[in-house]
Amino acid sequence: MGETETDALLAVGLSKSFKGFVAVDRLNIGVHRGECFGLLGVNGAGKTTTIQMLTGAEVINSGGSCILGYNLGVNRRKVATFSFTFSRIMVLRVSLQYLSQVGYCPQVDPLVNVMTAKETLLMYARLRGIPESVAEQHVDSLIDQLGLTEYKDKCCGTYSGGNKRKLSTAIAMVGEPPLLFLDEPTLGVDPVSRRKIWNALVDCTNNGQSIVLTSHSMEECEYLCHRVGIMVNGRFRCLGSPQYLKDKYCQGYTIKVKTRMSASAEKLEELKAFLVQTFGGSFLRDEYIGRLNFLVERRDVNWAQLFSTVREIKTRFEDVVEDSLVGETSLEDVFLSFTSKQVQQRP
Ligand SMILES: Nc1ncnc2c1ncn2[C@@H]1O[C@H](COP(=O)(O)OP(=O)(O)OP(=O)(O)O)[C@@H](O)[C@H]1O
Repeated sequence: MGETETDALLAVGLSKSFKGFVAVDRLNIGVHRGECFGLLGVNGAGKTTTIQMLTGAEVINSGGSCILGYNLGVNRRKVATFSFTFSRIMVLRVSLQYLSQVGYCPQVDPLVNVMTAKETLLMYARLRGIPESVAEQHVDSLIDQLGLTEYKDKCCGTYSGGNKRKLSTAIAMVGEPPLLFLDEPTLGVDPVSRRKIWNALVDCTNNGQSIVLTSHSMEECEYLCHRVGIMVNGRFRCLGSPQYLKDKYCQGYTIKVKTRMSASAEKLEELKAFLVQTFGGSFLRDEYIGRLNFLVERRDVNWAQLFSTVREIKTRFEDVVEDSLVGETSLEDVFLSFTSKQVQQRP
């Protein structure tokens, strides 16, 4: 959990229901200063609702949180103190109370289509009280860091989805706030630009800023997050560093087999039985069109044994196996093993 004095964020028993449907269920989170904390979970697990409660964009039903010394408690009104309705689709609520302290990149881009990136960021710099003498230099540096130089003087209504996400992330970073909430900041961003954003976010945490991030990219979480919590039906099912979770919940290896379309059902069953028997403690984790995904949950198996088995299945089951791959278990394996427990609760 955490300490109010040392943590940027401490939330206890945070809960939210929508017409009897429990979206977030007694969640406890502590985020240290300089830490990037990842909120993971399948669609509908409750990540955005959690962030919305923490930013004050959504009312908390029970529980409470202390964010940089500010208290958000039960049934508190939305802390939004003014709102913009510049475009038809976007209503951006910003809390004056947190304006200079918290950066927020919501899931829907909070952009005004007729403003350029530079105008947008300068507007936020002014709202956050950055002196005019340094605002322009600060904004230019963010534009450069996030790879928006080419587009900085173009209206953001003309941007691609990925560039809009970059600008939304840059908005959250204006003024180097001590705490950033980023709801899927790299959704739709290309791999090269994504790395630019990651580097900018690593700079933030090195600078002592804390980040609460949601993402569906396990690679992103492994790269950025010091700790992650996997949410299922509004609750954390596990919480720890990516390495800790891999060691604790998914130790071992994966064998991925691509099968031939012509493979008979009988031969497929034979192959599955062969792998399970070869590595006692292995099981078929999932199977989908032409793909078998085995988990070998054993510490005593070494790479040589794995490669030799993979070679053997290629010759022994030539008419079944098209290709195969061995690897270490990943954060994705941990994620899949927990999120398979997500159930639809809605009546
Ligand atoms: N305003 C609302 N009214 C009714 N139900 C809502 C509302 N906001 C969220 N929900 C429901 O709460 C649950 C959690 O939604 P939330 O958006 O927090 O999930 P998420 O984990 O962020 O999903 P995603 O990965 O798709 O962004 C969902 O079942 C959603 O339908």
